[in-house]
Amino acid sequence: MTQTRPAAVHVRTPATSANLGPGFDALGLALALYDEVEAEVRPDGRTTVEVVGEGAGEVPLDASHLVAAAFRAACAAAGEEPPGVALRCRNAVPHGRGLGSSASAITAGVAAAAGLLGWRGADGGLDRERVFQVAADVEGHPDNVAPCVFGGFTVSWREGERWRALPLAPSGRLRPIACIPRERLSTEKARGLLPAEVPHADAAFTAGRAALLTAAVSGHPELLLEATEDRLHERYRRPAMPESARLIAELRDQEGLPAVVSGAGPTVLVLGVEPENPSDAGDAGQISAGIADSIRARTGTGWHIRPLKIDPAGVRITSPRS
Ligand SMILES: Nc1ncnc2c1ncn2[C@@H]1O[C@H](COP(=O)(O)OP(=O)(O)O)[C@@H](O)[C@H]1O
Ligand SMILES: N[C@@H](CCOP(=O)(O)O)C(=O)O
Repeated sequence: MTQTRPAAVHVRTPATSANLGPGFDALGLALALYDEVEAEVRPDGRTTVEVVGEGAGEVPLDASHLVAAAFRAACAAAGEEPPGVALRCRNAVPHGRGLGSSASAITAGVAAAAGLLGWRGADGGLDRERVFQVAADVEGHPDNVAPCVFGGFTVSWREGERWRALPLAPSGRLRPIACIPRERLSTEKARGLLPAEVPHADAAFTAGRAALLTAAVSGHPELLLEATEDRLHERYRRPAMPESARLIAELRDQEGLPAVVSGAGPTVLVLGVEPENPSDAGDAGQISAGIADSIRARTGTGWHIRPLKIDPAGVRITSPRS
């Protein structure tokens, strides 16, 4: 039976916070802050791009636009000539802040192509595994793309020629808070600050903390302060984000909060934790609001302090009118 391909799709991709301290290039969390792309086949074969929200007036509007480039990469991976496409982007994920905007854009482009080309998984829905492979190839590291595609908390790695991802259920008590400064830092520049080699003792320390972190995020959030200690990347990136480094040190040392560099920075991610019995410390939901207020008192108005839910489902694809 031949399947007709849709002429248009609507894609929604979440922001992501990678590393979470010691899980460099491996751990990531999907956050309920979304970019949206409507992709419609153009019979004239041209590619057009419209952008509102984050990046409007800054990102290119031609075929070099990251969503358009990822769309073409997906078509090429499928051995198909890319159709002309109109891409209408509505962005909420801030650029160059360490909240995975590039992974969000890349995943959106690949998922849009997947929708228009009819990539279906075993359950009849979007073939997420295939989207993940192509998107991670384009991004070059899997730790943002994995939660962006699968949602929740993910461990990701490379095995031979393939990218792998293991989605794990995060503790229901986790309340992430993104502390977003005005300044930007490109991931490329932040990766350039990392040394080629690190002392064995630092590698061993960080491996232990990363292992602890998977347990802490999954079900032992009371261990998060120790579990988020890192010696592989944050210290080398401090000179490029002194204010973020200062805020992290204050939150960790003075308030005992698990604060980390989100992705390559300069956003600071705080992993707030609801008490096991919320009635012990006020109503559920009050904790992150209280932490956010105390962070605002430290940062002043130059920062945007945003409590965010964890996105449980990853990239979502629908028909444009649903
Ligand atoms: N939605 C988007 N549309 C087009 N380009 C984007 C989009 N999101 C990110 N980009 C590109 O990626 C860059 C940011 O990527 P990166 O340096 O990896 O930072 P991060 O992923 O932490 O936000 C932007 O400056 C822009 O060039
Ligand atoms: N592991 C990467 C994560 C980059 O995340 P981003 O949100 O800054 O793109 C790194 O630390 O370089």
